[in-house]
Amino acid sequence: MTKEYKNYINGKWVASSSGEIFENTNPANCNEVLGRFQKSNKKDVDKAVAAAHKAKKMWRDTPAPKRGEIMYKVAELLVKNKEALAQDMTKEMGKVIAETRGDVQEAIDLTYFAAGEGRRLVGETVPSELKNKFAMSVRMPLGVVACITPWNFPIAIPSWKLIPALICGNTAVIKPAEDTPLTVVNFMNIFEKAGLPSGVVNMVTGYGPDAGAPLVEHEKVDMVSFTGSTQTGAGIASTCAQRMKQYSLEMGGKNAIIIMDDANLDLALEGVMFGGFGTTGQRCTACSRVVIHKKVAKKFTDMLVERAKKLKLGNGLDEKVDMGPLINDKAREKVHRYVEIGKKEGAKLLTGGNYANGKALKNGWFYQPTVFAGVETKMRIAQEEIFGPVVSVLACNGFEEAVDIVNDSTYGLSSAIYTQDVNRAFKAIEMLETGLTYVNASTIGAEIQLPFGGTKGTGNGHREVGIAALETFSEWKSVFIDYSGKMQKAQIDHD
Ligand SMILES: NC(=O)C1=CN([C@@H]2O[C@H](COP(=O)(O)OP(=O)(O)OC[C@H]3O[C@@H](n4cnc5c(N)ncnc54)[C@H](OP(=O)(O)O)[C@@H]3O)[C@@H](O)[C@H]2O)C=CC1
Ligand SMILES: O=C(O)CCC(=O)C(=O)O
Repeated sequence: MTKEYKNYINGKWVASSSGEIFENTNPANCNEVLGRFQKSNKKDVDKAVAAAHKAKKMWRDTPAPKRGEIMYKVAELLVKNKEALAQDMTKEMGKVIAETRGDVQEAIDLTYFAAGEGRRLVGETVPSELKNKFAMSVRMPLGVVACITPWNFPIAIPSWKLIPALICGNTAVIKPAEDTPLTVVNFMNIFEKAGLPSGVVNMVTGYGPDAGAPLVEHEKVDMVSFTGSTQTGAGIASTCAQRMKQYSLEMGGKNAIIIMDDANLDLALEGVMFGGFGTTGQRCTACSRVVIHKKVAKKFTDMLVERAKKLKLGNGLDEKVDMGPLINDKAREKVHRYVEIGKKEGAKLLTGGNYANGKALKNGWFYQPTVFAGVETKMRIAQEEIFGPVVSVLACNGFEEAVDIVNDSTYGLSSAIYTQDVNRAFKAIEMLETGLTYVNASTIGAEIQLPFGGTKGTGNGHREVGIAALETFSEWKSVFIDYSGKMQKAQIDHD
């Protein structure tokens, strides 16, 4: 009998009032059911938000270093359970075990990093313009934070939201993606074992419109932190704007690697393979465009096609597998639709371009690693996010043109340049309109001690992780303390 998992509300595991469940299957073998989860609705959301609201004062009054101590325990439990968490994640999400270990490691790194902020949460002290008066700023929590998360980083992204939010003194309700609830259930178990007080973190599983939308709309939710598609993010932005809630959005990308004619092509090839086919191309930072100097375009494209053909597809639990399946059938259909669009637009399909149906793959959502050449910047495959293992090669005449091609996008998440010319590398850092830029490294693989997020249609200006996350999950209070014992008037007594 497949195990049933409950919602986590006010420190208790409870069934949804809908009485309905949904199943979670392994994308490498869709006959394998991993668990049965609560199909939550507005009533469950109301209970979860009520619990978070009730815990707000207690948690805000808990000294931040103490909040940090609990987060250190969370980090230790993540370390202790790393392998089990990674195995469950590969089963429910499909990416290869080395990458799911990396996903857990990112949560560990972030949790240690943010736990330390419990002893800092640095504000400013500045001189007052008046005598015997003290002026400073302090960070205040926002209140109840709603976290809506995607399936591609099932624990890293929830940790990026929950841990900084909690360190800042907020309480939270998370609605994980319907494709990866098990990993977030596992995360809740860790919070419980770490001794986080009841109500500080709550989880409702279920579908976006049934559970996500009422959470975003809830009047007692003060801030929404969302990662996912641009379409869903735009809807959340408009709901929050109408209700005067704060919100942070991390959405899509159409990331590119520039390869100049002086680049180390072997190194660049590793970068494109990792960025284009790592996580089966399902990272918002995935490299889906290669913008390459025409002098080396043919040579590099041949190298890329040869390597792409050699990738071993399969169940990500097998350490020898290079690339797992796509997340679900809809995702595979979407990727294939884009391949057909690319062909119709006149791009040259060099390898892949179809479902991967070998014997060991027939029950999973596998897609062949795909490379297009002759791609032009106006083509839809060069503009729209495919979120699959499809790399488009665009040839250019030089550096300036390469930068223009990369910037010709409504998104602005990640970019990279391979070159031996340090001056050109610095110029690229300046000119590329993305939140992240890599030099002689791929578009993926961000580190949590620096801000993560994008420009243009990728986000709304907020950043996750690093110290920047504190800006997202707190607000400033400016404090003036007058110890002169007399009435002093700022501005007026200035002279
Ligand atoms: N910039 C970044 O940092 C990142 C961006 N992404 C982007 O995420 C996308 C892939 O993730 P995907 O999960 O498909 O994105 P979706 O936008 O479909 O889903 C994201 C989350 O939103 C929920 N949701 C769906 N509809 C609503 C709604 N009406 N109200 C509230 N919540 C809702 C989903 O629930 P349900 O699962 O039930 O649909 C899920 O939990 C890609 O476009 C990718 O680029 C991914 C990772 C990082
Ligand atoms: O590649 C990275 O560094 C992080 C990627 C990420 O968060 C994502 O793609 O969703």
